[in-house]
Amino acid sequence: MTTWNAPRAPRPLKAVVDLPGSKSMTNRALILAAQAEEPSVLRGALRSRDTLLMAAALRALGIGVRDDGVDWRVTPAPPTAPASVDCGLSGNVMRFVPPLAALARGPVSFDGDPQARVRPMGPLLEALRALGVSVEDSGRGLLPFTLSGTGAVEGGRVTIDASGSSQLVSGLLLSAPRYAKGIELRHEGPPVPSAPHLEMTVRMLREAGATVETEPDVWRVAPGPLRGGEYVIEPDLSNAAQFLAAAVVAGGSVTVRNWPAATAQPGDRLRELLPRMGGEVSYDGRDLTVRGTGRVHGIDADLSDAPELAQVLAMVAALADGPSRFTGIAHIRGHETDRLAALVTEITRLGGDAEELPDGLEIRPRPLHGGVFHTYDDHRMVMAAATLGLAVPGIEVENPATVGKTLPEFLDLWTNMLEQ
Ligand SMILES: O=C(O)C1=C[C@@H](OP(=O)(O)O)[C@@H](O)[C@H](O)C1
Ligand SMILES: C=C(OP(=O)(O)O)C(=O)O
Repeated sequence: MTTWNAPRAPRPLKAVVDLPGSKSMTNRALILAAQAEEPSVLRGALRSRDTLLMAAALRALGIGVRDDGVDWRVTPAPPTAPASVDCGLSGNVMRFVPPLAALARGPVSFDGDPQARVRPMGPLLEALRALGVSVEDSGRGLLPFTLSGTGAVEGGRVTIDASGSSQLVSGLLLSAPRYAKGIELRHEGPPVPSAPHLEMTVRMLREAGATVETEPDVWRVAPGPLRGGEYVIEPDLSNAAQFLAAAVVAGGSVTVRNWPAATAQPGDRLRELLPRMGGEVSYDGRDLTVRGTGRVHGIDADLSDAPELAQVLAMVAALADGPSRFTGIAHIRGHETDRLAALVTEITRLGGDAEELPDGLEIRPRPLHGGVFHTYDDHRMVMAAATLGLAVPGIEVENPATVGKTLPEFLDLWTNMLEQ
């Protein structure tokens, strides 16, 4: 087993960090560009396992995606079959590609990592069936499955329960402009998580020329052409979490460069959450800085809008001067791993006190000791472990390379942050 000894913060930090592009924006740009009337260029695209898998999926469907060393260039084409798609462990790939592949004539098969085979897919497969696409699966609504399209999708009205993942909605909306009737998608069930990611989907569709109307739990996308052109990808603000949290935990300051002034990325909530935990946030219109003293406060926070932040914030909370509760995140049991169980197990293993709630986590800080921190093939468990390791000596992070799902440069960026 490969492990990485998470470094302690040697002194208060004073670092400036440049982060690679957003996974969620890169993958949406790829899907939209694939269906456009003319070629597109993606500036600042993220190169990581999840976006490389998305690019490979599009190529498998006959769409051109080329990395020219600086930008990614997409040559759109109607998707072709037969094809097979490796989803890896990417929620984006498994939920965004099937609605596009349904437009091909012939079979397209989907599979992924063993852990991907338990991530919720059922409502999306049911929706595709309701829209006239033939889907063969085990009957359990999970990977692996095979779609067989006729070269066109009728589209129309469909109702799903998207409480398991906002991506079930985003995936259907992103290809709906190419369906004969577009889509009128309705959600029925417990709330859909990750509202900012839905907003990102709607905004990017509109920017590509689609007509989208929304009302609570209803999305209408009209059929029509999509524009190609230039996509400028913002830095990944979910991946900013551990760097900005580092200033809170270790004291000093960390600046993330090129923070967008207005964004649909859920990581923007760090600006409100970190001050409640002891940080001080300033924004000069371009760069975002968090300053801290090393003294951390516990909080109660509903993270349903920003579930990707849960793991790093849980580590900050484990170092706080009082308890924390994070709620609204029952569905992260179906992320890369059961994240609530993983967090409780790892915090407990290191001498801490954490408990699962029906929809989240309660953390009661206690002195922690070193040990192996298991990461469950989950990139955000690596980032969380590194955050904890700033303050707790002897944290050995299992399989650090798994961070390559969204941030292959993580270990270098982290070391560099500590050495500045
Ligand atoms: O649309 C997206 O790009 C994402 C939506 C969210 O999924 P969930 O709604 O399943 O949390 C988020 O957690 C995931 O990392 C990316
Ligand atoms: C949940 C995540 O990813 P995805 O659903 O895109 O695999 C994540 O990046 O935290």
